[in-house]
Amino acid sequence: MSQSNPATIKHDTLFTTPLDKAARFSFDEQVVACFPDMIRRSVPGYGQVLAMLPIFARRHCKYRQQGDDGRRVSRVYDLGCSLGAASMALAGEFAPQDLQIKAIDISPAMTTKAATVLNDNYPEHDIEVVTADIRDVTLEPCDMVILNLTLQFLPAADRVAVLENIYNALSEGGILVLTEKTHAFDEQYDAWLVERYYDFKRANGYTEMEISGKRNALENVLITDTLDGHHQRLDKVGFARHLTWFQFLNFVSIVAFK
Ligand SMILES: Nc1ncnc2c1ncn2[C@@H]1O[C@H](C[S@+](CC[C@H]([NH3+])C(=O)[O-])CC(=O)[O-])[C@@H](O)[C@H]1O
Ligand SMILES: O=C(O)C(=O)Cc1ccccc1
Repeated sequence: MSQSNPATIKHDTLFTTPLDKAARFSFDEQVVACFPDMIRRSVPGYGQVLAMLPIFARRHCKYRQQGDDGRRVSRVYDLGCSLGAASMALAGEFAPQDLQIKAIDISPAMTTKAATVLNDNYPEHDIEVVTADIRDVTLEPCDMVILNLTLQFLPAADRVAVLENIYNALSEGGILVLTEKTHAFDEQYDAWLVERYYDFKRANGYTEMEISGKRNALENVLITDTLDGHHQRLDKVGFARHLTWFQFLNFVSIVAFK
Protein backbone atom coordinates (compact mmCIF):
# COMPACT_ATOMS: atom_id res chain seq x y z
CA MET A 1 0.00 0.00 0.00
CA SER A 2 1.65 3.22 -1.07
CA GLN A 3 0.39 6.53 0.26
CA SER A 4 1.70 8.24 -2.86
CA ASN A 5 4.86 8.05 -4.90
CA PRO A 6 7.66 8.12 -2.27
CA ALA A 7 9.80 10.17 -4.65
CA THR A 8 7.30 13.02 -4.32
CA ILE A 9 7.12 12.94 -0.51
CA LYS A 10 9.38 15.56 1.00
CA HIS A 11 11.26 15.08 4.24
CA ASP A 12 9.61 17.21 6.94
CA THR A 13 11.97 20.19 7.44
CA LEU A 14 9.25 22.72 8.34
CA PHE A 15 10.64 23.74 11.72
CA THR A 16 14.37 23.44 11.03
CA THR A 17 14.85 27.20 10.94
CA PRO A 18 13.60 29.72 13.54
CA LEU A 19 10.19 30.93 12.49
CA ASP A 20 7.90 33.73 13.41
CA LYS A 21 6.82 32.63 16.89
CA ALA A 22 3.24 33.59 16.07
CA ALA A 23 3.06 31.35 12.99
CA ARG A 24 0.17 28.94 13.51
CA PHE A 25 0.31 25.43 12.18
CA SER A 26 -1.96 25.02 9.17
CA PHE A 27 -2.63 22.28 6.64
CA ASP A 28 -1.30 24.20 3.67
CA GLU A 29 0.72 23.25 0.57
CA GLN A 30 3.98 23.13 2.53
CA VAL A 31 2.56 20.70 5.08
CA VAL A 32 0.91 18.62 2.35
CA ALA A 33 4.27 18.17 0.59
CA CYS A 34 5.85 16.50 3.62
CA PHE A 35 2.74 15.22 5.40
CA PRO A 36 3.32 11.43 5.08
CA ASP A 37 6.86 11.83 6.44
CA MET A 38 5.69 14.23 9.18
CA ILE A 39 2.85 12.09 10.45
CA ARG A 40 4.85 8.85 10.36
CA ARG A 41 7.71 10.43 12.38
CA SER A 42 5.42 12.40 14.73
CA VAL A 43 2.55 10.08 15.65
CA PRO A 44 3.41 7.01 17.69
CA GLY A 45 1.46 4.02 16.40
CA TYR A 46 0.13 5.78 13.30
CA GLY A 47 0.82 2.80 10.99
CA GLN A 48 -0.50 0.26 13.49
CA VAL A 49 -3.79 2.12 13.90
CA LEU A 50 -4.24 2.38 10.12
CA ALA A 51 -3.53 -1.33 9.71
CA MET A 52 -6.37 -2.23 12.10
CA LEU A 53 -9.04 -0.19 10.28
CA PRO A 54 -9.84 -2.79 7.60
CA ILE A 55 -9.84 -5.47 10.30
CA PHE A 56 -12.47 -3.54 12.26
CA ALA A 57 -14.36 -2.80 9.05
CA ARG A 58 -14.61 -6.54 8.24
CA ARG A 59 -16.50 -7.08 11.49
CA HIS A 60 -18.71 -4.01 11.46
CA CYS A 61 -19.42 -3.16 7.81
CA LYS A 62 -22.44 -5.32 7.05
CA TYR A 63 -23.69 -3.82 3.77
CA ARG A 64 -26.55 -2.06 5.47
CA GLN A 65 -26.91 0.82 2.97
CA GLN A 66 -28.25 1.03 -0.53
CA GLY A 67 -25.80 2.17 -3.21
CA ASP A 68 -26.73 4.32 -6.24
CA ASP A 69 -27.26 1.18 -8.33
CA GLY A 70 -29.58 -0.36 -5.73
CA ARG A 71 -26.98 -2.84 -4.44
CA ARG A 72 -26.29 -3.14 -0.74
CA VAL A 73 -23.01 -1.45 0.26
CA SER A 74 -21.22 -0.35 3.39
CA ARG A 75 -20.70 3.35 3.63
CA VAL A 76 -17.62 4.53 5.52
CA TYR A 77 -16.67 8.11 6.36
CA ASP A 78 -13.05 9.20 6.70
CA LEU A 79 -13.41 12.58 8.43
CA GLY A 80 -10.38 14.85 8.29
CA CYS A 81 -8.91 12.48 5.72
CA SER A 82 -5.75 14.51 4.93
CA LEU A 83 -4.10 12.54 2.11
CA GLY A 84 -6.54 9.65 2.48
CA ALA A 85 -4.32 7.17 4.33
CA ALA A 86 -7.26 5.61 6.22
CA SER A 87 -9.34 5.36 3.03
CA MET A 88 -6.35 3.79 1.26
CA ALA A 89 -6.03 1.20 4.03
CA LEU A 90 -9.72 0.29 3.70
CA ALA A 91 -9.93 0.27 -0.09
CA GLY A 92 -6.97 -2.09 -0.23
CA GLU A 93 -8.86 -4.75 1.71
CA PHE A 94 -12.35 -4.50 0.18
CA ALA A 95 -13.76 -5.32 -3.23
CA PRO A 96 -14.79 -2.18 -5.13
CA GLN A 97 -18.53 -3.00 -5.05
CA ASP A 98 -18.66 -3.65 -1.29
CA LEU A 99 -17.59 -0.30 0.06
CA GLN A 100 -18.53 3.31 -0.51
CA ILE A 101 -15.94 5.64 0.97
CA LYS A 102 -16.59 9.29 1.66
CA ALA A 103 -13.42 11.15 2.60
CA ILE A 104 -13.80 14.73 3.82
CA ASP A 105 -11.24 17.39 4.69
CA ILE A 106 -11.43 21.16 5.11
CA SER A 107 -8.04 21.76 3.44
CA PRO A 108 -8.23 21.96 -0.38
CA ALA A 109 -4.47 21.32 -0.55
CA MET A 110 -5.13 17.97 1.19
CA THR A 111 -8.24 16.93 -0.75
CA THR A 112 -6.74 17.75 -4.15
CA LYS A 113 -3.86 15.37 -3.51
CA ALA A 114 -6.03 12.80 -1.67
CA ALA A 115 -8.41 12.56 -4.65
CA THR A 116 -5.51 11.92 -7.04
CA VAL A 117 -3.86 9.33 -4.81
CA LEU A 118 -7.11 7.45 -4.05
CA ASN A 119 -8.43 7.44 -7.60
CA ASP A 120 -5.05 6.51 -9.11
CA ASN A 121 -4.62 3.58 -6.73
CA TYR A 122 -8.26 2.44 -6.60
CA PRO A 123 -9.94 3.54 -9.84
CA GLU A 124 -12.69 0.89 -9.54
CA HIS A 125 -13.70 1.84 -6.00
CA ASP A 126 -16.54 4.17 -5.09
CA ILE A 127 -14.50 6.85 -3.31
CA GLU A 128 -15.68 10.42 -3.05
CA VAL A 129 -13.31 13.07 -1.73
CA VAL A 130 -15.05 16.22 -0.54
CA THR A 131 -13.61 19.55 0.56
CA ALA A 132 -15.78 20.60 3.49
CA ASP A 133 -15.85 21.48 7.16
CA ILE A 134 -17.05 18.36 8.96
CA ARG A 135 -19.08 20.64 11.24
CA ASP A 136 -21.27 21.56 8.25
CA VAL A 137 -21.87 18.13 6.74
CA THR A 138 -24.94 16.06 7.57
CA LEU A 139 -23.72 12.49 7.34
CA GLU A 140 -25.70 9.85 5.47
CA PRO A 141 -26.42 6.46 7.07
CA CYS A 142 -23.14 4.58 7.48
CA ASP A 143 -21.49 1.56 9.10
CA MET A 144 -18.17 3.07 10.12
CA VAL A 145 -16.79 6.52 10.81
CA ILE A 146 -13.08 7.24 11.14
CA LEU A 147 -11.90 10.31 13.01
CA ASN A 148 -8.16 9.67 12.86
CA LEU A 149 -6.45 12.63 14.62
CA THR A 150 -9.10 15.12 13.48
CA LEU A 151 -11.39 15.98 16.44
CA GLN A 152 -8.39 17.52 18.23
CA PHE A 153 -8.28 20.31 15.63
CA LEU A 154 -11.89 21.43 16.21
CA PRO A 155 -12.77 24.06 18.82
CA ALA A 156 -13.70 22.18 22.01
CA ALA A 157 -17.22 23.64 21.93
CA ASP A 158 -17.92 22.07 18.51
CA ARG A 159 -16.90 18.52 19.34
CA VAL A 160 -20.19 17.28 20.84
CA ALA A 161 -22.20 18.33 17.77
CA VAL A 162 -19.83 16.51 15.41
CA LEU A 163 -20.06 13.34 17.51
CA GLU A 164 -23.88 13.63 17.67
CA ASN A 165 -23.97 13.87 13.88
CA ILE A 166 -21.86 10.70 13.72
CA TYR A 167 -23.98 8.88 16.30
CA ASN A 168 -27.17 9.68 14.41
CA ALA A 169 -25.74 8.51 11.07
CA LEU A 170 -24.28 5.20 12.30
CA SER A 171 -26.34 2.07 11.82
CA GLU A 172 -26.93 -0.36 14.69
CA GLY A 173 -23.75 -2.44 14.90
CA GLY A 174 -21.67 0.31 13.30
CA ILE A 175 -18.57 1.86 14.87
CA LEU A 176 -16.70 5.11 15.30
CA VAL A 177 -12.91 4.86 15.50
CA LEU A 178 -11.59 7.94 17.26
CA THR A 179 -7.81 8.44 17.40
CA GLU A 180 -6.45 11.44 19.31
CA LYS A 181 -3.46 12.99 20.99
CA THR A 182 -4.40 13.38 24.67
CA HIS A 183 -3.04 14.87 27.87
CA ALA A 184 -3.02 13.19 31.27
CA PHE A 185 -5.07 14.79 34.06
CA ASP A 186 -2.24 14.21 36.53
CA GLU A 187 0.46 16.84 35.94
CA GLN A 188 3.36 14.55 36.75
CA TYR A 189 2.13 11.77 34.52
CA ASP A 190 1.49 14.30 31.80
CA ALA A 191 5.02 15.73 32.07
CA TRP A 192 6.46 12.21 31.83
CA LEU A 193 4.35 11.35 28.78
CA VAL A 194 5.19 14.63 27.03
CA GLU A 195 8.92 14.20 27.68
CA ARG A 196 8.88 10.61 26.41
CA TYR A 197 6.90 11.83 23.38
CA TYR A 198 9.66 14.35 22.67
CA ASP A 199 12.19 11.52 23.09
CA PHE A 200 10.17 9.60 20.49
CA LYS A 201 10.45 12.60 18.13
CA ARG A 202 14.21 12.91 18.83
CA ALA A 203 14.62 9.22 18.05
CA ASN A 204 12.85 9.89 14.74
CA GLY A 205 15.37 12.57 13.83
CA TYR A 206 13.70 15.78 15.01
CA THR A 207 15.96 18.41 16.60
CA GLU A 208 15.22 20.51 19.70
CA MET A 209 14.43 23.48 17.45
CA GLU A 210 12.00 21.47 15.36
CA ILE A 211 10.28 20.06 18.45
CA SER A 212 9.86 23.45 20.12
CA GLY A 213 8.92 25.21 16.86
CA LYS A 214 6.16 22.71 16.21
CA ARG A 215 4.96 22.90 19.83
CA ASN A 216 4.58 26.68 19.50
CA ALA A 217 2.84 26.44 16.14
CA LEU A 218 0.34 23.88 17.50
CA GLU A 219 -0.60 25.99 20.53
CA ASN A 220 -4.35 26.77 20.43
CA VAL A 221 -4.55 24.78 17.17
CA LEU A 222 -4.31 21.20 18.44
CA ILE A 223 -6.27 21.16 21.70
CA THR A 224 -6.11 17.85 23.54
CA ASP A 225 -8.68 16.31 25.87
CA THR A 226 -7.98 13.70 28.53
CA LEU A 227 -8.83 10.08 27.78
CA ASP A 228 -11.57 10.29 30.44
CA GLY A 229 -12.88 13.46 28.81
CA HIS A 230 -13.26 11.59 25.52
CA HIS A 231 -15.15 8.73 27.16
CA GLN A 232 -17.43 11.13 29.05
CA ARG A 233 -18.25 12.99 25.83
CA LEU A 234 -19.00 9.74 24.00
CA ASP A 235 -21.42 8.82 26.83
CA LYS A 236 -23.03 12.22 26.58
CA VAL A 237 -23.75 11.90 22.86
CA GLY A 238 -25.38 8.50 23.39
CA PHE A 239 -22.71 5.87 22.75
CA ALA A 240 -23.45 3.22 25.38
CA ARG A 241 -20.23 1.29 24.79
CA HIS A 242 -16.77 2.62 23.97
CA LEU A 243 -13.38 1.13 24.56
CA THR A 244 -9.77 2.34 24.42
CA TRP A 245 -8.28 -0.28 22.14
CA PHE A 246 -4.89 1.38 21.55
CA GLN A 247 -2.52 3.62 23.48
CA PHE A 248 1.05 4.64 22.72
CA LEU A 249 2.35 7.38 25.05
CA ASN A 250 -0.13 10.28 24.79
CA PHE A 251 -1.80 8.98 21.61
CA VAL A 252 -4.92 6.86 21.97
CA SER A 253 -7.53 5.23 19.80
CA ILE A 254 -11.07 4.49 20.98
CA VAL A 255 -13.73 2.39 19.33
CA ALA A 256 -17.33 3.42 20.05
CA PHE A 257 -20.14 0.96 19.26
CA LYS A 258 -23.62 1.98 18.12
N1 LIG B 1 -13.32 21.34 10.59
C1 LIG B 1 -12.66 20.46 9.84
N2 LIG B 1 -13.31 19.78 8.87
C2 LIG B 1 -12.65 18.88 8.09
N3 LIG B 1 -11.34 18.61 8.23
C3 LIG B 1 -10.66 19.25 9.19
C4 LIG B 1 -11.27 20.20 10.03
N4 LIG B 1 -10.33 20.71 10.87
C5 LIG B 1 -9.17 20.09 10.57
N5 LIG B 1 -9.36 19.22 9.55
C6 LIG B 1 -8.37 18.34 8.93
O1 LIG B 1 -7.99 17.35 9.82
C7 LIG B 1 -6.76 16.78 9.37
C8 LIG B 1 -5.94 16.40 10.57
S1 LIG B 1 -4.64 15.25 10.20
C9 LIG B 1 -5.61 13.78 9.94
C10 LIG B 1 -4.81 12.58 9.52
C11 LIG B 1 -5.58 11.61 8.67
N6 LIG B 1 -6.91 11.32 9.21
C12 LIG B 1 -4.80 10.35 8.46
O2 LIG B 1 -5.25 9.27 8.89
O3 LIG B 1 -3.73 10.44 7.84
C13 LIG B 1 -3.92 14.91 11.74
C14 LIG B 1 -2.65 15.56 12.01
O4 LIG B 1 -2.09 16.22 11.10
O5 LIG B 1 -2.17 15.40 13.22
C15 LIG B 1 -6.11 17.83 8.48
O6 LIG B 1 -5.97 17.35 7.16
C16 LIG B 1 -7.06 19.03 8.55
O7 LIG B 1 -7.16 19.76 7.35
O1 LIG C 1 4.16 16.68 15.90
C1 LIG C 1 3.48 16.88 16.91
O2 LIG C 1 3.91 17.57 17.86
C2 LIG C 1 2.14 16.29 17.04
O3 LIG C 1 1.48 16.51 17.99
C3 LIG C 1 1.57 15.41 15.95
C4 LIG C 1 1.17 16.11 14.72
C5 LIG C 1 1.42 15.48 13.51
C6 LIG C 1 1.06 16.11 12.32
C7 LIG C 1 0.46 17.37 12.36
C8 LIG C 1 0.19 17.98 13.57
C9 LIG C 1 0.54 17.34 14.76
